[in-house]
Amino acid sequence: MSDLAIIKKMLMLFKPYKKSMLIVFSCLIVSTILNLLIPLLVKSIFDEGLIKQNFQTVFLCSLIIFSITLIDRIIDIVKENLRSNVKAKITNAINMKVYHHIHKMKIAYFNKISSTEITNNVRVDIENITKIADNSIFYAFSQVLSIAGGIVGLFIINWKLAMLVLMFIPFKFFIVKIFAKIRKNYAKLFLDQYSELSRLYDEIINGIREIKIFGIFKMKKNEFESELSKLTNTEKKTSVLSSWNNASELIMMQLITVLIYIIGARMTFNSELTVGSIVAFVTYISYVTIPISAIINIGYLFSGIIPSAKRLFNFFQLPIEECTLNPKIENIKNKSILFHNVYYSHDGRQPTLENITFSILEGEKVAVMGTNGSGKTTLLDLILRFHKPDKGTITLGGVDIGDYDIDTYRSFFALVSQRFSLFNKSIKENICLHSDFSEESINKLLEDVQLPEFIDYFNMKIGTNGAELSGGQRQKLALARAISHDKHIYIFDETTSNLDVISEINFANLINERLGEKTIIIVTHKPEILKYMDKIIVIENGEILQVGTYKDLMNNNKLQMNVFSVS
Ligand SMILES: Nc1ncnc2c1ncn2[C@@H]1O[C@H](COP(=O)(O)OP(=O)(O)OP(=O)(O)O)[C@@H](O)[C@H]1O
Repeated sequence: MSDLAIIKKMLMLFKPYKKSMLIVFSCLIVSTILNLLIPLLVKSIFDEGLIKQNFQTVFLCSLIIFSITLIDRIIDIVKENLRSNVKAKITNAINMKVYHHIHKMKIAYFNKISSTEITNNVRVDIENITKIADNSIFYAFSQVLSIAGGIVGLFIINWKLAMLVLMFIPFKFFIVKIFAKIRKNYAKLFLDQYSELSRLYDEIINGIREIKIFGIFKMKKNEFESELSKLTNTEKKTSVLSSWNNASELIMMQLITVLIYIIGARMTFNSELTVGSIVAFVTYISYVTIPISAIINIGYLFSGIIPSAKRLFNFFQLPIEECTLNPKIENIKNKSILFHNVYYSHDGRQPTLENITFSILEGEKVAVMGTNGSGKTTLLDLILRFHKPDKGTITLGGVDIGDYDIDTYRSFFALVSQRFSLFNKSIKENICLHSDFSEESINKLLEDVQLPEFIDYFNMKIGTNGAELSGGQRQKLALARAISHDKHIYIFDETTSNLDVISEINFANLINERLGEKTIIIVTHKPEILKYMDKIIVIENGEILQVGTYKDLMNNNKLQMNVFSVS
């Protein structure tokens, strides 16, 4: 996307707030017009009042200047109120767009990038993009009138001096152009370095136990320090660059003022100019040069915003899940699942799953087993439409699963994944998930999953991702959540790894009792659970090795060696 296209896209963010923007600009224009009168009044104070000793003129002009200032400030408050309102609305709108996009994005993206990295990148980008609703940008655009008025004022007073002032524009333009180019590179560098630091932060926080136990604090500290110093160095360079930009502007303006005083003095001595004219001229200079600087500086300002905008707009382009809306197949009766010659590859090169064909009938209890990395979770992710087959078909009730509206399709399932999440809410809220369950049913459920210790405390908050619970308690809570919801198909991916043997047997009984009629797909190697299964699918290196009952598998010596020995 070109810089111009990005700027256009950013300006489109203002579209819903056209009316407010119009009022903001009107306020700025009125304020500019009022302020244009001040130098003329100052000129009168000097030439008509002070020099001619006319007190009435001094008093009247001073009063008008004060009134203008008063009105100007009131207009400014009204304008600021509206402008900050527009900025807040744009910020909210972008945040909500990010939220919706995250909800729709493909799960593969979240496997590649840490949550801290996503959060920080998005936060920085939104903060930068919304700078386009900052006062400085509005001010610059509204100052065209001030420039025009100022230039007219300068030419009325003296055209030769006016020409001298206007010579500053091309110099300023070229200097800013150079600085803006450098700034854009720094901004890009900053975003990359900030992203890397966020990733490292995430890694350090999540790996704090390993860092402590394996004594790698010093190495990690060095890694962190090195990334941090790269970032602070870029920040330092950016801020020095801004100082250079400001300094060049101030020096140029001061140079013009000094030249005006020197040349103006000569002209005054030759009676070509009055003292009041010089004072008014110097005031008009700021009316012209400050806004021109502000407009030219927009290029500098945008050079810091564009890299963020580019990254955020690219983020919005990241692929989303396909969500076919086909209401006709909402209430399909038979919910059997059929895989037919399914192929899938995570990286597009090496196949993760090959030639997968099997069926899971409605109400069947099916276990999926196989060595680590054989493709069990990928298979479940294909069923849940977190991935799409590269080849072959997966049907539910005879309909290709891709033909269902995605939300309707997923509403058929309950899931406890290998890396399940709990919310920092109460035990009750984690189970109900916005559904309304009676206290009695929650108590019974907690008893059933052997969490009786929480019966009187189900309003207790459990910390981020259940940090205040033990590993087994977390798993039991995730299981309780899944089985308490009335769904057609229940998927459990290695969800008993933290359970003790008694809890494991209890889980096997529980799914039989509570989910007797339901379809269950469970990844496990536990014989206590496998015994209860109608069918066991064994996967090896992405291919189906065998489909059979527990008995069949027990009679297969090769399987005994390869699969059961790993459990
Ligand atoms: N997001 C991913 N990107 C690239 N490759 C992946 C991704 N997820 C899994 N894989 C690869 O796909 C293969 C199958 O992984 P999968 O998680 O499905 O195996 P699994 O049988 O569930 O393993 P485990 O028993 O260890 O949980 C592995 O070789 C793994 O490295």
